[in-house]
Amino acid sequence: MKNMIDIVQSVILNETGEAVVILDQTLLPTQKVYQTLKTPEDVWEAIYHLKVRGAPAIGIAAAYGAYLGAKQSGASTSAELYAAFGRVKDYLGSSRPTAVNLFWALERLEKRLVTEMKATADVGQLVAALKEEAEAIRLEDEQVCETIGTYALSLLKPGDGILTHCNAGTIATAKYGTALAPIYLGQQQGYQFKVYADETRPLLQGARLTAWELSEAGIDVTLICDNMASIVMSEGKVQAVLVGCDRVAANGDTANKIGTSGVAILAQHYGIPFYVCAPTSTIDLSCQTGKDIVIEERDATEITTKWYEEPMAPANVKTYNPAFDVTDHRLITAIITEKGILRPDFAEGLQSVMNQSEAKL
Ligand SMILES: CSC[C@@H](O)[C@@H](O)C(=O)COP(=O)(O)O
Repeated sequence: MKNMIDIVQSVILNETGEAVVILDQTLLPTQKVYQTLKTPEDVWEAIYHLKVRGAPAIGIAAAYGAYLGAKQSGASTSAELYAAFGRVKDYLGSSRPTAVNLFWALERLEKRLVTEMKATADVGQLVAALKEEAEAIRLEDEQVCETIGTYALSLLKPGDGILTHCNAGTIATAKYGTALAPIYLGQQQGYQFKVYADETRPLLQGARLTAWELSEAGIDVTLICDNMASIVMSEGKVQAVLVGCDRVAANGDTANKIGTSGVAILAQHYGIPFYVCAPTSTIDLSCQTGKDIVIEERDATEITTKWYEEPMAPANVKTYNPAFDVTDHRLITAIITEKGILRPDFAEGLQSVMNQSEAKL
C-alpha cells in the first residue's frame, strides 16, 4: 500500500501547465476537495484564505501563480513580459506578509527571468523558463524536507513523545513537511513516536490538519487543546517539541503560528528541547531580530464566530488576532535546516548556511 504522504499533494501544476491544483485545506478534515486555480487572482484568494497554507506551500503556490500571470499577460516582447511579471509579483506578494518563502519564491522566479532575458527575447521561451523554475521550487522542497527530517530524526529516540504546534506537515510543503518529516521518516524505521498535537486556536490547524494527516498515516497522535500543553509536559509525556516556522531572523528569532512562543517558554520551564525546523528558504537575514518580522493580523471573526453556529463572544467585543508570534532565539535548542543542525549562538550558523544556499543559485 502506498503511504498517504505519497498520495496527498497540497499544491501542483496540472498536466497541461494551465492551472494550479490545490487541496483545499479549509475543508479538512471532513472533505478532501481539490480546487483548480486558473489565474493569479485565484491563487491570491487561495493563499489569503489559507486554502493553501504553510510557508513552503505558499511559496510554491505563489511561484505557480506568477508563472500563470506571465503566461496569461499577452506580452509580445520581453520588456512587456518583464513589466507584467513585476505587477503579478507585487500582487501575489500582498496576499500574506509573514512567511518569507512567498517572497523568496517570487524573487527566485524574477532572478531566473532576468538571467534568461540575457540569452533570449523570445516570450515563449521566457515563460517556459518561469514554469521550469516554479516546478524546480516544488521538487527541491521535497528533497529539502526529507533532509530536514533525517537531521531531526537524529535528535530523537524510538518511543519519544513529541509535541507540535500548528501544521508543519506534508500538506504545508511539497512533501514530508518540516516538523513532521522526522515523524514520517521515523515511522518507516519503526520509531513509534507518540505525537501530541496542539489544536492551535483560532484556525485549528493542529486539530483539523496535523491530527488528520498523522492519523491518516497511522501515526499515534493525541489531540490536545493549546492550554493543555503544560500538563502534558509536566506529566513527562513529551521528550521533544518540534515546530515549523515562517521566518527566521539573523539572530535566530523565529516567527511561527500564534502560540508557538508560549510552547517554547513551557518547554524551557520543563527542560524539554525545543526544535525549530526551517528550510533555508525561510531564513531572512535582512531581519536582524524577530522585531523586524511583519506579523499578519487577521479578521476578528476568526476568534469570535468562525467555528460555531452561535457566536463565541459578545457582539462588538474588542479583539486582537495576530496570526503569528516570535519565539526568542534563547528559547530554541536547535534550528534544523537542510544544510545541517544549527545550535546557539545562531547568527554565525545562519549566515553560513545562507552563503551555501546563495552559492548554489
Ligand atoms: C512547514 S509549515 C511552517 C509554518 O508555515 C507553519 O508552522 C505555520 O505557522 C503555518 O501557518 P498558517 O497560517 O497555517 O499558514
